[in-house]
Amino acid sequence: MTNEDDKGIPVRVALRSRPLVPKEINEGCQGCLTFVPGEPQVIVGTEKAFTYDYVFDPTAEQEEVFNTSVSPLLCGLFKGYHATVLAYGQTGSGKTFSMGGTYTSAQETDPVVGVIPRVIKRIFEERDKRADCEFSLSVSYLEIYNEDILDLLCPSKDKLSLSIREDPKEGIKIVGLTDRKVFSAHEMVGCLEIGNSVRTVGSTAMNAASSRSHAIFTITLEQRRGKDKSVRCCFLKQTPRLI
Ligand SMILES: Nc1ncnc2c1ncn2[C@@H]1O[C@H](COP(=O)(O)OP(=O)(O)OP(=O)(O)O)[C@@H](O)[C@H]1O
Repeated sequence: MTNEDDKGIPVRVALRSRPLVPKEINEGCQGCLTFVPGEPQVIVGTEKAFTYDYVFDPTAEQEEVFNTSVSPLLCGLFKGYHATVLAYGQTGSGKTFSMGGTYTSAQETDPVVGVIPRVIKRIFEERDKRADCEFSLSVSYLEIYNEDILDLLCPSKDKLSLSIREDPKEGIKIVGLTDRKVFSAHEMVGCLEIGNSVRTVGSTAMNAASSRSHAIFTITLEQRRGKDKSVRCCFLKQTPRLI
C-alpha cells in the first residue's frame, strides 16, 4: 500500500480534460482551462483555481490515466479491498472513452482502450502470478435507463427491468442479474463487448453517440488460499449524473 492508503483516504478525485473534438474545432471552440505544471491543479478562466488528487490535461493518454489513478486500486483488490472507479461528467465529456465503454475486440492492442479492458488484463496477469491461490471470477453488467435496471449480459430478456432488494447478509442485490463466471481475460472482455453493443445510445447536442444511461460493470473476485477465502468486488461505473 502507498503512504496515502495508510492515511486512509477512501476517495480520490481525478480531473480529465479531453481534447476538443473535430466538431468543436470547426465551430471555433477553445479550451478554458489552464493547467498548472507539476501540480494537480487547474485554473478556470483567469482566477478560479481547483485542486484535485490527479489532473490529466488533454494530451494525457489512456495508459497514463490508468497507471496513475486506477492501477493502485488493483493492488488493493488482491490484498482484500473493494475498489470502485466512477466516471462522472456532463454528456460528451469523455466518460465512455475513458472507461472503455465502446470497447470491441478489434481494439485489443490499441493504445486508446480505456480503463475497463486494462483492469481486466491486469487482474488476470496478477491472478497468474499467484500460483498458491485459487481464484473464481465473475462479471455482471447493467444499465439504468429511465429508472429501469437492464441486464446488459442477457439481452434475450428483451430488456426486462430488474428490481433491487436489500439482503441482510449480502447488502444491495439486483434480483435476476446475470453474474457470468469467466475463466480468462478473453471471456471477460467479451462480456464487456457484448454489453457495450446493447447499451442504449442516442444523440445529444454535445455528443452524437451518447450513452443515455448509467452503466455499472462489476467484477467479483473470489480468492482462496488453503481455508482462507475472501470475496472482493471491483465496480466500474460511468454516469452522466450521480445516481
Ligand atoms: N481523451 C480523449 N481523447 C480523444 N477523444 C476523446 C477523449 N475523450 C473523449 N473523446 C471523444 O469525445 C467524444 C465524447 O466522448 P464520450 O462519448 O466518451 O463522452 P461521454 O461523457 O461518455 O458522453 P455521454 O454521457 O453523452 O455518453 C467522443 O467522440 C470521444 O471519442
